[in-house]
Parts: sequence; C-alpha cells; structure tokens
Amino acid sequence: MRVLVTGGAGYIGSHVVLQLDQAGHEVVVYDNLSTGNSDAVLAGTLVEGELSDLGKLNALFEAESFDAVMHFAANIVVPESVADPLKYYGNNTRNTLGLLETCDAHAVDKIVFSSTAAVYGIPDQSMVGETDPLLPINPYGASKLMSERMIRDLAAASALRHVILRYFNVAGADPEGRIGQSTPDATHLIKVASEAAVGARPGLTVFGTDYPTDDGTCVRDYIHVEDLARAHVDALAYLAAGGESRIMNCGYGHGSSVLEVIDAVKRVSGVDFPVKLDGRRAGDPPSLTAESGLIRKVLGWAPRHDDLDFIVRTALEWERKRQLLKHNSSKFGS
Ligand SMILES: NC(=O)c1ccc[n+]([C@@H]2O[C@H](COP(=O)([O-])OP(=O)(O)OC[C@H]3O[C@@H](n4cnc5c(N)ncnc54)[C@H](O)[C@@H]3O)[C@@H](O)[C@H]2O)c1
Ligand SMILES: O=c1ccn([C@@H]2O[C@H](COP(=O)(O)OP(=O)(O)O[C@H]3O[C@H](CO)[C@@H](O)[C@H](O)[C@H]3O)[C@@H](O)[C@H]2O)c(=O)[nH]1
Repeated sequence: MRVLVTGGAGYIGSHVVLQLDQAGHEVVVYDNLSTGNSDAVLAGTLVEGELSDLGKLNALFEAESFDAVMHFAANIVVPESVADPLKYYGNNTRNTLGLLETCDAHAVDKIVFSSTAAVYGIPDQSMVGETDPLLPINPYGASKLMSERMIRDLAAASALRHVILRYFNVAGADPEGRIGQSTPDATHLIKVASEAAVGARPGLTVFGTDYPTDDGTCVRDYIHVEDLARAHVDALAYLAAGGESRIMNCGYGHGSSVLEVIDAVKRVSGVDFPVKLDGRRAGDPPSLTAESGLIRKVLGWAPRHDDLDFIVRTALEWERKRQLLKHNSSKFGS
C-alpha cells in the first residue's frame, strides 16, 4: 500500500516507517522537523512540510494517491500543553481536522491514529480498558480525545475506517541502534534515566514517593517502541482486510514503578547515578496499566520485548551512541 506517515521523522513514527518498509509498503513521510529529525527517516521519501499547509497537503494527496494515512504528527509535552493550550488544540486538534478533510476529499478510507492513555485522565483503578471513562486532565489529553472524536464521527458518516491506538508509556529504541528518541529536553522517565547513566545529565529526580503503590512511586505500563510500531503495521493489515473501526490500548498489561525503572537502568548500565527524591509532579495518576486483551484478540498482536531490562538496554545503547556522536563532533568540530 501507499502510506502517508505524518510525523514520521519523530521518535515513534520513524520506527513505524522502518517496519512499514520491511512489510513492503511504499511510505511518504510528511514532517515539519519541529521535533523530528531527517536522519531518522531510514526508508521511504521525506517531504518536509507543515500539517497546517493544506495547499501542500492536498497537492501531495493528489500526486501520491495514498491508500492509507498514519497520523503521528503532534506536540506531546503535557506541562507545555497546560501553559500553552492553544498550541495543542491548534497542532493536535485543528491540524487533525485539516488532515481528515484532505483524506475525505481524496477518498482515503483507512487511518491509523496515535492516541494516548492521557485520554483516561486519573482513572479510579490502575488497569484501564477501552470503554472506561474518558476524562483527560490536561489540554494534551483533551486535544487527542477531540481528534479521536472527529475521526469516529467522520468514520460513521463516510467510508473511512480507523484504528485508534492509545499508547501507554513508550520507551526503548531500535534494537539495531539505528534510531531512537532524540527529542531535546526529553521528560520521559526511561529516557531521562538513560541520559543520567551515560553522563548526559547529572542525575534525576523522583516525582513523588507517597503514592498508594507498593513502593510509594508511580506505576506505568512501559511498552517497547518496536512492539508498538508492529501494532501499527498489524493495524494497517487489519484495515486492508476489511476490519471494522476500532479503538485499542497499546501496552503490556502490567506495570513498573519509578524506583523499579531506576534500579533497572542502574543495573543494566552498571552506573550508580545520583537520584533525588522530591514531591509529586502535578497531574500524575498513581498507577496506569493497559487492559491489553482487545489488541491481542483483534490484531493478533503479541509483544516480543515485554522485558524491562531489554527496553532499558536498547534505550541505553541509543544514549551511548548519541553521547559518542556529540563527543566526536565537539572533538573534530563537525
Ligand atoms: N512518546 C510517547 O510516550 C507517546 C505516548 C502516547 C502517545 N504518543 C503520540 O505518538 C505520536 C508521536 O509521538 P513521538 O513520541 O514520536 O513524538 P515526536 O515529537 O518525536 O514526533 C512528532 C513528529 O511530528 C512532527 N510534527 C509535529 N507537528 C507537526 C506539524 N504541524 N506538521 C508536520 N509535522 C509535525 C515533528 O517534527 C515530529 O517529527 C504523537 O501523536 C503523540 O501524541 C506518544
Ligand atoms: O524525571 C522524571 C521523569 C518522570 N518521573 C515519573 O515517572 C513516571 C512516568 O513519567 P513519564 O515518563 O513522564 O510519562 P507519563 O507522565 O506517564 O506520560 C507518558 O505516557 C502517557 C501515556 O500514559 C503519554 O500520553 C504521555 O505523552 C507520556 O509523556 C511518572 O510517575 C513521573 O512522575 C520521575 O519521577 N522523574
């Protein structure tokens, strides 16, 4: 199939592009490189463009006759969404509307959309299922929920079919070390801890030690980016085979605490970096894990890297590579 991948130069999109290529699809990446990187696009064609530029987007759809769209492009930093909500409603919601209008105008009838566990807000119980209440507590989660709604409504009124994937905590990197998470000023726990282990930052702070969990720190369902990427390829095959529209969680169905993650990064790296215990970060649910039965049943998806040490090892290898590149470029001035 000919597949448009918006945001394909970013962390998750770039891993999906590699797998789409391996599965024999023709890929066009559309990305403004605001947080993405052209070096991360290892297959297909990169078109540098802004999602809000509907003229350019329409011309691309006209020229390429896409069979399907995978929509990753978004802003993703929760505290920034609180400080600057319109940026998030603009880029995540309004630009999704523009993309849907373009799909509709060009009769593209398959879409796979990146949603998030943030649509659930702070659930009453730690294990969340797809039919649980949707009560986002920040503009990031709300902007994604509105996009879900637009996609569902258009699907109900047209030939469009969708797979909406609600990702839990995505981590790790390509096991072959070709791509990984390069976002500057990253805030994600495994990324931050890996940076601390390779000396790219002095240490890390644990946000909250008084949660009602076994060790007092928050629990999250960490999913390896390669397993998540495969869910997208599976979703595309499902839609191509005529599968009906679905919304599915993407996680392993069990969690690790912040302290367990830090222990794993220290153990796997062999580095005992400084860790400061501090108060809670606003808006963090104590525990969030995915009910993952639906995606396993509907797509036949099964994780291959459900192992915290493996996730951490690939994240660390990627950080070591980045450190080495930084060191060499400052040494040789390139
Ligand atoms: N990383 C996570 O843990 C996580 C969790 C849940 C959901 N998600 C979702 O997954 C998707 C990808 O996230 P990521 O972690 O790869 O982030 P990322 O920042 O690495 O990737 C986003 C990509 O979109 C591009 N982009 C942003 N705005 C654009 C625009 N207006 N026009 C064109 N390109 C634009 C960026 O340049 C970047 O390449 C997002 O939709 C995000 O909401 C991520
Ligand atoms: O330096 C740090 C970074 C994080 N944490 C904690 O680690 C846990 C995980 O945090 P983080 O990696 O920032 O992920 P989440 O806040 O759980 O959110 C991620 O996972 C969501 C889905 O669950 C996505 O929607 C979001 O985009 C993505 O940031 C939380 O308890 C944080 O308080 C720390 O203690 N110290």
